[in-house]
Amino acid sequence: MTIGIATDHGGIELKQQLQEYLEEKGFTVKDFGAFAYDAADDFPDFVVPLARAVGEGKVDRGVAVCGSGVGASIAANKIKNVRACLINESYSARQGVEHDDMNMICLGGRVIGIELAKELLDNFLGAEYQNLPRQQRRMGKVADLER
Ligand SMILES: O=C(CO)[C@H](O)[C@H](O)[C@H](O)COP(=O)(O)O
Repeated sequence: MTIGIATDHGGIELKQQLQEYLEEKGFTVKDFGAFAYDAADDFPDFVVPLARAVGEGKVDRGVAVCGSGVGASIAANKIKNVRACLINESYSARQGVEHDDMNMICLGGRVIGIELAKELLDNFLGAEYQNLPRQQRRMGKVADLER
């Protein structure tokens, strides 16, 4: 599985740690930046290219970090085929994939620590969309909004 990862300056340290964690676990990680700390950078410049890659199927899932994770999720959800959510606890990290086909997780570099972030990624990446008829119906209604 190929995972895309991106951050602005609000999550540069967390992104670095998560990239190493994912590579240790055997994932291929594509880094969309930021590549160095710059307090004047802007999250859309990194999160949107990642979201486009997710939406176009160029990476399998996305991990976006910013200070709170809020800006990243707002920006990512503007992109077609992206279902991005700000996640701070494990139940939603898993259930968001199983029920809602979430394909991007957004994390707050100023909010959560590395151990919780790893646990959230384990749940997010270990989950599969269940694709049940009722879920297809609901996600079809969501997809209709993009037309
Ligand atoms: O957290 C964010 C929005 O939800 C942003 O991505 C930034 O990380 C944050 O706004 C940056 O704040 P700063 O005061 O400009 O460092």
